[in-house]
Amino acid sequence: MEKEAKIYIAGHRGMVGSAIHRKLVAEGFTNFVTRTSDTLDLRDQKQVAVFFAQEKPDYVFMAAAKVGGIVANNTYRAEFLYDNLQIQNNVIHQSHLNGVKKLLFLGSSCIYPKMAPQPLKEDYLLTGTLEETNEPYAIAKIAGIKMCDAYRAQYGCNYISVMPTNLYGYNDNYHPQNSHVLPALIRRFHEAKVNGTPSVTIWGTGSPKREFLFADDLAAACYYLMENYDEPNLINIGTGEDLSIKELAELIKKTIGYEGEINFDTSKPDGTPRKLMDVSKLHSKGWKHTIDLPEGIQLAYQDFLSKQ
Ligand SMILES: NC(=O)C1=CN([C@@H]2O[C@H](COP(=O)(O)OP(=O)(O)OC[C@H]3O[C@@H](n4cnc5c(N)ncnc54)[C@H](OP(=O)(O)O)[C@@H]3O)[C@@H](O)[C@H]2O)C=CC1
Ligand SMILES: C[C@H]1O[C@H](OP(=O)(O)OP(=O)(O)OC[C@H]2O[C@@H](n3cnc4c(=O)[nH]c(N)nc43)[C@H](O)[C@@H]2O)[C@@H](O)[C@@H](O)C1=O
Repeated sequence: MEKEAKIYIAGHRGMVGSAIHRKLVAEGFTNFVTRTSDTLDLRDQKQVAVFFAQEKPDYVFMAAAKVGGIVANNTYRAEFLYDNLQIQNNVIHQSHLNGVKKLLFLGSSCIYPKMAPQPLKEDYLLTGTLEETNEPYAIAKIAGIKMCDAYRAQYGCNYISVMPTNLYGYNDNYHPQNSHVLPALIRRFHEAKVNGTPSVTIWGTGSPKREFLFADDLAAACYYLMENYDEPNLINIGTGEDLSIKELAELIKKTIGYEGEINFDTSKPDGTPRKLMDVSKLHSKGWKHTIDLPEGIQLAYQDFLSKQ
């Protein structure tokens, strides 16, 4: 990307969008176009058409989406399907009509079959049944991958699809019910410490395994791939290392300095038993993460504290 190029970061206020913005500023880019959802609802075809015709961005990072943890995905099933299909259809199609040079689409590790072999290789896409709790979101994300590939095949568009593992970082969502596990547990252990609560309850059995990547590492990978990768299909972005939810809870408990007990609420869903990314393709392209989980949790906790 040319340093003076006009770059549209859709979802620039979110955790990933703000990390991509920080990375691009650090790399010397200055010409950004941004909109909040209040001023541009990306679900609205007409609004998106007017925006692209007026702004004519050169490059697009698609970090706008309806996002949430396992319970949010399972509760707001219609919104996760409708909002995400609308947002990506509008942004991808208008990027094509308005001559965007390159677009990066963000999918998710939940696009892989629930019982796929581990680690998850890119070619396991569409080889089995999806996890029920996030099927609507996963179906939308799979449609986004296929849309990028179809526009590449028919129109020659240079649109790439990246599949991040579970993310956390600055500007995360700490909603008690709708967030992902890592921010949810930072908040719950912190509040239990402050209030002197004797125990903290974790959803599910604690046995599912998850992989976590700090959002600034994800942003660095997205920038690297925008500069160095022009292929169809998908590419995983992760660390290639995972741990159980129980182990994650112990790590967050230690970081926060909480000394009570941990209980498990098995009435809540576990979701996919494991989704460890195979990151050999990413490594072969020349990118590897730099922030490990204990350091990342410290950084995220400091960010959480700074906003209390
Ligand atoms: N968080 C995670 O663990 C993972 C995230 N991803 C993907 O990364 C991307 C970014 O996620 P993340 O940063 O965590 O999510 P956030 O919820 O932090 O940010 C999402 C952004 O999307 C924007 N947005 C949502 N709906 C609309 C709309 N109708 N019109 C315009 N903008 C809208 C919001 O804008 P505003 O602030 O203006 O309202 C918000 O800034 C998504 O594609 C997500 O699927 C993939 C894997 C894991
Ligand atoms: C990124 C990814 O995020 C979602 O999938 P998920 O990986 O299952 O995400 P999660 O972070 O919500 O949960 C991970 C695990 O953790 C357990 N868990 C314990 N206690 C809490 C808790 O308090 N909150 C949450 N949310 N989970 C908890 C929870 O029961 C589960 O076993 C997708 O819907 C989809 O959106 C997607 O792509």
